[in-house]
Amino acid sequence: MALTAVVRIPTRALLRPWARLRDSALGWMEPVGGVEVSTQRFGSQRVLVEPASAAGVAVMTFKNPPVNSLSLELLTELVINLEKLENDKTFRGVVLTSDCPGIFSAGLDLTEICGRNPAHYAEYWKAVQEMWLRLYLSNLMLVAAINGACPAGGCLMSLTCDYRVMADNPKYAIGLNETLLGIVAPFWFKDTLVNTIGHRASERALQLGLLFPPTEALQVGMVDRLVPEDQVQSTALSVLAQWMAIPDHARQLTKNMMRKPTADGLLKKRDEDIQNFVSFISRDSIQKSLQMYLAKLRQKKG
Ligand SMILES: CCCCC/C=C\CCCC/C=C/C(=O)SCCNC(=O)CCNC(=O)[C@H](O)C(C)(C)COP(=O)(O)OP(=O)(O)OC[C@H]1O[C@@H](n2cnc3c(N)ncnc32)[C@H](O)[C@@H]1OP(=O)(O)O
Repeated sequence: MALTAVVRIPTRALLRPWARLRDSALGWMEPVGGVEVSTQRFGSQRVLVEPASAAGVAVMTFKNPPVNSLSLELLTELVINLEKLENDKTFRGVVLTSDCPGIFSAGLDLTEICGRNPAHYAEYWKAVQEMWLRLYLSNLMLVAAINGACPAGGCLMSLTCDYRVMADNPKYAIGLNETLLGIVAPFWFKDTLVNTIGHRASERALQLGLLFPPTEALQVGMVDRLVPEDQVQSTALSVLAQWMAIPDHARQLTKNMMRKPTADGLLKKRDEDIQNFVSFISRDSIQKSLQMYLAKLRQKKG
């Protein structure tokens, strides 16, 4: 269903983005002459994009049941939808969240890295790299609304955001738990974590494959705020409203200055990183570990 509508926001607010927050706080919503803002919902099978009620903000919801594992399809759709948002200059901020109850994302889809051939591993890893690069270097303000479990690749995805709001439910945990699966978080996963929580905490978390419950995640700095589960998205939106008060060009240049050196680490050796991944993941011992881990996950129910 096309929900096309056009809201006009005054050009002065676009030229002075921080004015929008003030104006809307004053109750300004009158459609007046200016630039058109599309309020059309778009997206794809696994990624829904809906404009939020605040101008310039969208909510991107992942819906790849049962656990939002990052399949090749989900990764591809994510990148395409992010690009659409970036090309539509009316959007300045995005909340990333999940449609799967109790799960933000289970991380990389284990069926993509287990029992496949080297060409598939290479294609998949390229898509994982692309997801990270696009999110990490996005000019948009990204806020993760973590409404459930957030292990490994799910945690990485949230760490690419500028701010993380997590549901304060001790059943949920977040972290880079790769070592528990007998695999290794690559250097750019590690760098993203170090940039967020520091070297010592990262070293401990990565070696032990720690999955932090919300209170500990907040203490270590892996998430920025805990709220009751039913307030995760609304809080993420209000955080975005605060960030929107900063002029875009200054914030974007600052973000780029902070993140580009880390991203360059991968950009300089993408092909080498793919080769490393393919040869590591193709090892018999690694495949056995992954098969055992998958079997345990599947047995849990039985
Ligand atoms: C030195 C050089 C190094 C170079 C690089 C080399 C290495 C590569 C590094 C790769 C980095 C990897 C990153 C990752 O993200 S690996 C994935 C890690 N993810 C996890 O460990 C999470 C596993 N899942 C869970 O813990 C739980 O499923 C849950 C997310 C907490 C949800 O729990 P619950 O609601 O109880 O659901 P179920 O466990 O019953 O799961 C439902 C079905 O979903 C399947 N499932 C779960 N997770 C995944 C997954 N990640 N991929 C694929 N499928 C998954 C699960 O098997 C169930 O399936 P079933 O219905 O068929 O039984």
